[in-house]
Amino acid sequence: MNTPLGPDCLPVVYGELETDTRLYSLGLIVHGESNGTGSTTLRGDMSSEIGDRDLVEDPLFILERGEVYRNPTEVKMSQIVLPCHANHCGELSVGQLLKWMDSTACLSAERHAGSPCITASVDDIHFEHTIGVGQVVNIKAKVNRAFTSSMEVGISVSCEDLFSDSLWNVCDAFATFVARRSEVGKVQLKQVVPRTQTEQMEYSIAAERRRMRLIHAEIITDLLSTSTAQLGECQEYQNAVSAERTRVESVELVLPPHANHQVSTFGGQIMAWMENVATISACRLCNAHPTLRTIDMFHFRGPSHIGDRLVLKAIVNNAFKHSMEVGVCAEAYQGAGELRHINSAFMTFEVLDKDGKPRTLPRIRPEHVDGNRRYQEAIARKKIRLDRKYIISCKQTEVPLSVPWDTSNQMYLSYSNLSALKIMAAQGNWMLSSEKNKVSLYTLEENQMLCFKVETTVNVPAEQAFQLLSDLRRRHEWDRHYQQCDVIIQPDEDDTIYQVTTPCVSRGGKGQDFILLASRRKPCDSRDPYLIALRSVTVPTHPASEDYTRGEVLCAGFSIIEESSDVTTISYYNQATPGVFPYISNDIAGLSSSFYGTFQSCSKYLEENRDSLDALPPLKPGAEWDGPGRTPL
Ligand SMILES: CCCCCCCCCCCC(=O)SCCNC(=O)CCNC(=O)[C@H](O)C(C)(C)COP(=O)(O)OP(=O)(O)OC[C@H]1O[C@@H](n2cnc3c(N)ncnc32)[C@H](O)[C@@H]1OP(=O)(O)O
Repeated sequence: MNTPLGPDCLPVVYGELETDTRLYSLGLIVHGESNGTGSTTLRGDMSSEIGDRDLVEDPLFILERGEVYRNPTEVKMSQIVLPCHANHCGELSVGQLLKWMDSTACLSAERHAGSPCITASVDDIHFEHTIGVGQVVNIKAKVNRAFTSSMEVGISVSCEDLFSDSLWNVCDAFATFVARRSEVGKVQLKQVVPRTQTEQMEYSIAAERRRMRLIHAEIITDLLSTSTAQLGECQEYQNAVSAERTRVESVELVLPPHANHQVSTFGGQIMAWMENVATISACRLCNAHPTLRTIDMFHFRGPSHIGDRLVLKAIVNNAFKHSMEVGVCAEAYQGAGELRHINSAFMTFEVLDKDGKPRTLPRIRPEHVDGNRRYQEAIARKKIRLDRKYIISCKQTEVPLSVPWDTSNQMYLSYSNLSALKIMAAQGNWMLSSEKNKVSLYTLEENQMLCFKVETTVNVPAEQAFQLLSDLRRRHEWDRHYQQCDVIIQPDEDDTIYQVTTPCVSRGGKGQDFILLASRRKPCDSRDPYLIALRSVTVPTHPASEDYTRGEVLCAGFSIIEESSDVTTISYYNQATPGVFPYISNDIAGLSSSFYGTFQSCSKYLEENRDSLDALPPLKPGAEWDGPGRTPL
């Protein structure tokens, strides 16, 4: 038997060969035991994907008329940083940068909407570099997707040093704008039609990001209530600085120069004022110049206008070894009127030494009950930020195969699971490898990755196919590799964690087991497919055991597209690791016969069950596996 060595010197065999580790047809590309590190994956790495965007930009797209394609909503702004834009250290103030970003993004939104637009929110921003006086800031914004009255605008900021001819990425952001017209109120937007591979990808993932931002506040509140309940007393540190010493309150009168072209207070100006008080607060803790690293989502809760007084308040909630969290809030009032909550945000600062390394910060001493609450919540938010960064923002090559699942990273894992599948599906260079009995097998080789797509059409309504395929407990009915499949955790109706065991195929060998997160999504609108994404995770209740070899799935899943009320296209995607690539490409013919067989049983299963969902009890959100020997549900 031919058993080549795959990545990390694990044996890899493919196709129909008898082996201890297998490349499954329709299901799991698997190679040996989990080591938890080091594989290059597609999955959910938004920051590196966007950071690399210039490197993997679509080849110049030539229109039929011979012109080079340019996104019709794209707006660019370039500014030389002058001393009047900078702080006393000669660095561009983040407040000024936020104003430029908001203006550029708004103009892009209005180009699409053809009507005035207002900023509803700006997602979390991570600033990678500071920008100095004399350098050039380049901002590019384009509408990724329009929903009903709101649209997501992608903003990328780079810095250019004209004297050394160098260019680097500063940050990427996503802002949501709402189109309004004074006579009619909300405007129904026309749809964005993606024309290039990058646009298709952004369009597709924009629906996932929207889902996250709309439930963001609720999820964070839930997480804070569970995580702060588990935290202990505030720790006493020597030389700790009283939180009250960092409290800042400042008022601004909104004058015509602070208004936008719709006569409400310019959103960028509000963010700049918020950044200003947050910086003063951070300075009071460290008595040094703080550098802003991250801003958690800005949400513009309601408008303010010329003549409003804006009260801006900031305080250091907690200081960790190298970073501090500042809470900042903007409220508006008119004359003797009530305060209206306009915006709040959390900003994270560092203090850099002369070599650019973060300095150790003084600790904070919270005061009063409210101070303790803010102190504890800052600890919980720090954990959430780290989880988020780990899953969503770290470089592709740094993402381990099996990420530990827990309630604090549930939302990000689900997002990254679906996004990885969407990124794979949006690739434009799938090659048709073979076709048999209406089942097509495609392959994609890119950046040392090999991916498969198997596609067919079935006479089953899309929703029914989605329901049938998303319950992995029934997969054994059409996939012989799924020997047993139990639900371990069902956190909500879209996410389920399963333990899947597969039969042993070599004499005396072990079977394999997988801990899989299955995330499902119904279409956001009629142009989206139904999706079921699969990836490996780890859960403490199910460590690898001696009975099975633990296998892992990088990225796999189904995209289900409704062609008509009764006809559905089913595509199955699966991503192989780089090490498997040379072996598979040599044996693509043997491999494909296995794909066809399983996919044909899948079609038969769907058509036989097109009128019923039968058999298994429905999955119950919130169900949790509660120990060995018990039934998972
Ligand atoms: C000095 C130089 C000048 C230079 C000047 C340069 C010009 C730059 C101008 C920049 C623009 C600004 O300054 S604007 C000023 C700052 N922004 C504001 O003042 C906005 C204040 N906020 C609001 O008015 C409101 O909260 C809205 C309109 C944003 C949302 O109101 P609402 O009551 O929630 O409305 P609702 O119908 O539920 O939702 C409308 C749509 O918004 C979406 N939506 C609602 N909340 C969110 C959210 N947190 N994140 C994302 N999207 C959201 C919904 O999904 C829905 O989309 P769908 O399902 O319909 O698709």
